[in-house]
Amino acid sequence: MSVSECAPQPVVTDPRPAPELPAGGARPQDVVVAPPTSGGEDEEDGKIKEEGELGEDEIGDHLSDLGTVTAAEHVYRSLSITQGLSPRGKSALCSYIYLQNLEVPFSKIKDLSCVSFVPHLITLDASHNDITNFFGFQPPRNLEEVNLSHNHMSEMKDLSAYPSLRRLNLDYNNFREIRGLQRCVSLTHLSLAHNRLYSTRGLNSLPLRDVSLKANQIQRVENMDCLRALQTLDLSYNRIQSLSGLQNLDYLGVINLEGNLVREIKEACHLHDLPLLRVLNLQENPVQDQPDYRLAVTFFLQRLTTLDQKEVTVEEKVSAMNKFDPPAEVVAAKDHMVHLMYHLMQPQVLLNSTLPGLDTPYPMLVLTGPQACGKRELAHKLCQHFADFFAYGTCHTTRSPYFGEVDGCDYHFASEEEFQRMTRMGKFIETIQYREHHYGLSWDAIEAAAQDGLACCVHMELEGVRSLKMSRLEPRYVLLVPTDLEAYACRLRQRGLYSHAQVQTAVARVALYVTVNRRQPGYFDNVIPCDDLREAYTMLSQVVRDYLGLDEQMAGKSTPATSAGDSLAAEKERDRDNRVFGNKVEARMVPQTTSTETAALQRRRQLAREAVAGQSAAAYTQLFSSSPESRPSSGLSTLSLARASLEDMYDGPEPPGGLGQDPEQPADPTTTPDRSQLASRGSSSRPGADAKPILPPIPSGRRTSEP
Ligand SMILES: Nc1ncnc2c1ncn2[C@@H]1O[C@H](COP(=O)(O)OP(=O)(O)OP(=O)(O)O)[C@@H](O)[C@H]1O
Repeated sequence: MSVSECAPQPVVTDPRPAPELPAGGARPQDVVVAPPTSGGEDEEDGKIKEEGELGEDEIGDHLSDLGTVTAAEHVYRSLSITQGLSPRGKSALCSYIYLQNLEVPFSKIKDLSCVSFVPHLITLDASHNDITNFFGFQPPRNLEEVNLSHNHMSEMKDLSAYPSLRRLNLDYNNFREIRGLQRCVSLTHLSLAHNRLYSTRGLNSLPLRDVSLKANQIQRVENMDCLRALQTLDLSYNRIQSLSGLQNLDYLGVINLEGNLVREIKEACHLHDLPLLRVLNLQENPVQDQPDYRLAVTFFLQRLTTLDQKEVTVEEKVSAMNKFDPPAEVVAAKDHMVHLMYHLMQPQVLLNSTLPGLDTPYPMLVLTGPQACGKRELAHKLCQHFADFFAYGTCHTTRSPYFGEVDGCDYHFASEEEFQRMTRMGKFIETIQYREHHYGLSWDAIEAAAQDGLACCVHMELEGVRSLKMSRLEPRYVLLVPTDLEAYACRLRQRGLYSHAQVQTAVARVALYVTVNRRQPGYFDNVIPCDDLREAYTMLSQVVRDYLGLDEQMAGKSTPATSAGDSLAAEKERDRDNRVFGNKVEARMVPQTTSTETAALQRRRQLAREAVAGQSAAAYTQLFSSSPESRPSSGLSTLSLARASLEDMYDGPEPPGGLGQDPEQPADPTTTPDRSQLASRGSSSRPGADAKPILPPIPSGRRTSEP
């Protein structure tokens, strides 16, 4: 006998409205029919009642115990039967027409036709039964929550008659397709875990917030784009390889993809733009074997708070950032660390560029600016015109020479292997990777100049400057910056060496220099616009003359000091200036050294003292004897031509006025002091010379080849 057959017919047609809640807002009482304490055999309807099954009597008795009159009249809203239900028990159930919550799990029910007689049902739990017929009952008009998990259903049918359905649990059935949900306009929670689904199709534009399709056979995410309200998605234990298809689910906060076949870290990019994604689980996916998997995912998905069920820590976020998109300072620090480490691993020798005096670091001039802004030409020209002071520091590069470039003059052109070998040998003081090539300034390049008693002049990109600033060297940095971007782009194009993209990159990098200059006043000692290279050189040579104090020297020669007091005051001023600079170097070195390093440094200093005792100052040491106005951090002396254009364009530093001599003229003997002058400056008029008997260790002789 079927359940519907044993149902009391009058109850089905009962026209009475659903009873209201008891007055005073009291909760309707729930009835829980507990399993009998001991099983027994009882004949019912010609059948033997199985152990643990509840029959009509038990339910009726229970309700009588609670004082109800008849089943049809009482106001109980919930009935929970957690034990097997006999056919009689089912028919008794049908008489509770006002039942709103029905729980009949583990009741061995094969079909749910009995539910047709409880038209006011709101929640139904018929899990763990033997149901094969999908929603085989007349639709209660307010049915909101249904749990039909752990049954034997295999085909979903049209549920348009259940517009109030909010939660549907169909786990552990045999469904192969998602169907019939199109009209479930209230469905927010759907679970179809542990079925045989092979596709995510069929969800269309439902207002779903929480979907579980765990443990199916899904291979790709399809047709989920329109689930705009989706917040939690469980696709674990499927066969998904790509995360494509999830990229538009703007409200998605939790995704479980454990136990799938995701192999590539780049798949995480599909989730990159999900603004609310906080929790992702990719455990048991091949992608976990990728190097730096966790850091890479953390980097791609920076909003994650939990990855693979582990909290993403702040440290991980910082490491991920430093690894995959390090801030410029971190890149520079790493570069410096690498070269310092390799350098220290080599036998230590006393370098000519080491500690020329206790107060004075080895002098260098660095021209920096975007690619092809003219800094290389200017550096060469400067070294030609100020040959008594500067030598061009030739860098290494792995790029091949352009037409007309000379190996050893423009660059040392090296193979990638050679460059790497030099790095491991501790040969470089800084390196950068610019586009696909490496560039590096070697200690040897600096030493070559220092050995000739000259200051080293190099050109480099901003990244090189950052790294160099971490070294013990304290160069002067001159920024050469194009102010007319159109003209700059045109110049780049005319060279015929760069692709369109490279030109654009170079032009875009101008802003980088400008920003650094604006945000970090004093980062560059001077700023010179380089739209016109002739003008730029005029300014640059004036800057250098200021550094060297050449104008002062000339003035001093032609008009003797007004009084001994004046010259003494000027001398003291320069001396103080010099010491401040020296202290800066010291201050920088001290906190970075360990006790072992300090001891080694002291030994080297002692060696330096012994090695250089009695030698005279090199001409270039005057790079640091300039007047206070041209000091780097104090003055930022840019010439007047620079002022208008840079200020207008970039809000740059304030340039002072005055231009130097014509740069096109060969070095003027009246402006370039001869060696005797310089030697006398070095020994007697050099700032601090009277206070410190120890002279810089660089040999005083400059290159023998006079121009
Ligand atoms: N050791 C170095 N460290 C940092 N930057 C460097 C170094 N050597 C060269 N550079 C810079 O790398 C950039 C690319 O140099 P490259 O010579 O290939 O380009 P370019 O088109 O000839 O430009 P430029 O005329 O400015 O040298 C230039 O801006 C150059 O100044």
